[in-house]
Amino acid sequence: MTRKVGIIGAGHVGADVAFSLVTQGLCDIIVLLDENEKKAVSQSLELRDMASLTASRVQVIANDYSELHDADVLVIAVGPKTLLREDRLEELAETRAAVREVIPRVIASGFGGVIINITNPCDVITQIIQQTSGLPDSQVFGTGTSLDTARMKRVVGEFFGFDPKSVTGYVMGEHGESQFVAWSTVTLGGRPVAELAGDREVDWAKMDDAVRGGGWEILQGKGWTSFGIATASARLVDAVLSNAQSVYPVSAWDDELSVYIGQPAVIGKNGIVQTLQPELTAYEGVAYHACARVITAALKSEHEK
Ligand SMILES: NC(=O)c1ccc[n+]([C@@H]2O[C@H](COP(=O)([O-])OP(=O)(O)OC[C@H]3O[C@@H](n4cnc5c(N)ncnc54)[C@H](O)[C@@H]3O)[C@@H](O)[C@H]2O)c1
Repeated sequence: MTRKVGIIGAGHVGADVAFSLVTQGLCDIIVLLDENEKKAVSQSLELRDMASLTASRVQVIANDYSELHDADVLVIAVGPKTLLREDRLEELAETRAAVREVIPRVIASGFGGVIINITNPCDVITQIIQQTSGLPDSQVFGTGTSLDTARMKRVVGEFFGFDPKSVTGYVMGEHGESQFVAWSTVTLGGRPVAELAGDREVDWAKMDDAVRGGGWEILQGKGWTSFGIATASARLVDAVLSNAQSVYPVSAWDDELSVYIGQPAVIGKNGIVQTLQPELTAYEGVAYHACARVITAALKSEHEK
């Protein structure tokens, strides 16, 4: 079976998602689209230059919406004119216009696969994409707090001197300023971090800030972030294509709060199989609800436009 992936937005993030898929041979065909025709063609050409060097062959097609009709997965990575903003919510005015322009074209192509949204503000834009597309909410999800969770694993791993892969747990809520590390879910080799810290003085709030501010720190130095989110997105694409039934922290629909929000969810070939709300402490529960309010307020402001 041919595995076909569409990517809209051939900027830093979209191109790096494509690069990650090609180097790992995770699909057979990529359709790369951008309103900047030249950019999409150049990025595709460069990816095609890798064909004799990679283990498996990936065909790359540039800027043809009709090619999306039989794509299994579509990644949304369109962006605003400037990325240098500390609060991702500031992108909303520009990025909602972009997705409202591209999603009807996607649906007109006959696309019926799974949409994975990266574009910020991720939770808000994912909801706008779902509403605009008319696809079931299980078929549309956002990368949500997957990058923040990877950052948390790096920060905790480096602090305790462990490989970040040995850290489990989740950052939850908004992929933005109100996100929080659900410390009650964080373990190292199966042991809760608080227990492992023992008598050691740990500034948990400082670690939380390092996770939340990680993206802004990178943005200030290089102007964009892409390696982490591209790698996380490639894992999610693969989870759909391989019907992995794996758990990832993504922006999924919360039926109770009526909002897309970062939470652990099982991913399979049709998108979200089920969400797995961990048992949060009272403090974390309050933080989760606060995130939902931030996302809802942003959506409300968008409806008022
Ligand atoms: N969710 C996350 O964890 C995460 C992480 C990093 C970046 N991002 C977000 O990803 C998005 C992309 O970032 P980037 O660094 O690649 O930006 P970028 O400026 O490098 O690329 C964005 C691309 O989108 C294209 N585009 C804009 N409007 C379009 C439209 N209507 N149709 C087709 N193409 C369009 C632009 O031409 C540009 O090539 C931003 O919203 C950014 O904040 C999210």
